[in-house]
Amino acid sequence: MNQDQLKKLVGEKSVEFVEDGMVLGLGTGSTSEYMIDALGKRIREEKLNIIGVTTSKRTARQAQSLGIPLKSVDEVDHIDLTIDGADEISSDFQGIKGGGASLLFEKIVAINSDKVMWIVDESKLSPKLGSFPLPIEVIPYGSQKIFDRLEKKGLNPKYMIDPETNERLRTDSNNYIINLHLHEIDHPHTLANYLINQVGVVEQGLFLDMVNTVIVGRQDGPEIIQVKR
Ligand SMILES: O=C[C@H](O)[C@H](O)[C@H](O)COP(=O)(O)O
Repeated sequence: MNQDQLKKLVGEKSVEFVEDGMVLGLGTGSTSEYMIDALGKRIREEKLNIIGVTTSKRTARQAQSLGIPLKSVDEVDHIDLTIDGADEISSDFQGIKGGGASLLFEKIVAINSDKVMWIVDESKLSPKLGSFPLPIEVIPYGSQKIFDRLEKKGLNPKYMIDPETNERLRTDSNNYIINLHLHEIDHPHTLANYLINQVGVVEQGLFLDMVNTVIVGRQDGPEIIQVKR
C-alpha cells in the first residue's frame, strides 16, 4: 500500500468508533478527508444522528457537500470525539499539527473534546518531534518582529507560502503561518510555553498531552493504540 492508501485505511477504520448521537470534531487534511467521506457514507446508510464541528473552511465545505449536519464549537455543550490527522507523532504520543495551516481551529476543537483520536500513516511516527517543521500562527501586524526574534533565537523560521499565489499563506483567520525548521525538539513543553508567550502568536502547532487514541496505517493493517493519560 502506498501512503495514500494507508491514509484511506485509517480514515475508514476511525469511523468505526463513531456512535449514533455523537457530536464529532472533524479534522482537516488529506487523511481527515477519507474519514469524512467514510463518515458521510455511514450517516447515509445507517441514518445516524451526528453533529459535526469542523476545524477549517475546507472541512466544512466537504462535510456540507455530504449532508453532515454542522454546528460551531460555541453552539455545542460538548464534543464526544475529535478525529484528526497529524503531521508527526513522537514515541511518547506528542504531536505536531498545522502543516495544512489549520492548527488554530484544530486545537480549539481538540481541547473542547472529551476524546481525541489521531489517524496517520506510519511515516508520521518518529522517536522525537522536530523532523516536521513546527507551524505557528501569528497575526500579520508585527509578524516580522516575531520572525526576527525567532531567527535570533536560532529557531530557523520561514513563512508558509501559498502555492497558488506564491505569497505568504493566509489562514482561515487571515493570519500568517511561520514554520520553525528545528530538526529535533528536545523539550516540547518548554518550547510551547515560550512560543505561546510571544505577543502576536495566536497558537503554535505542538499538540501536547492531548491524544487518547492513535490509529496508525501499517502495511499489515491499522494499528490501534490507546494512549494512557
Ligand atoms: O493543518 C493541518 C492539519 O494539522 C492536518 O491534520 C495535518 O497537516 C495532517 O494532514 P494530512 O492528513 O494531509 O497528512
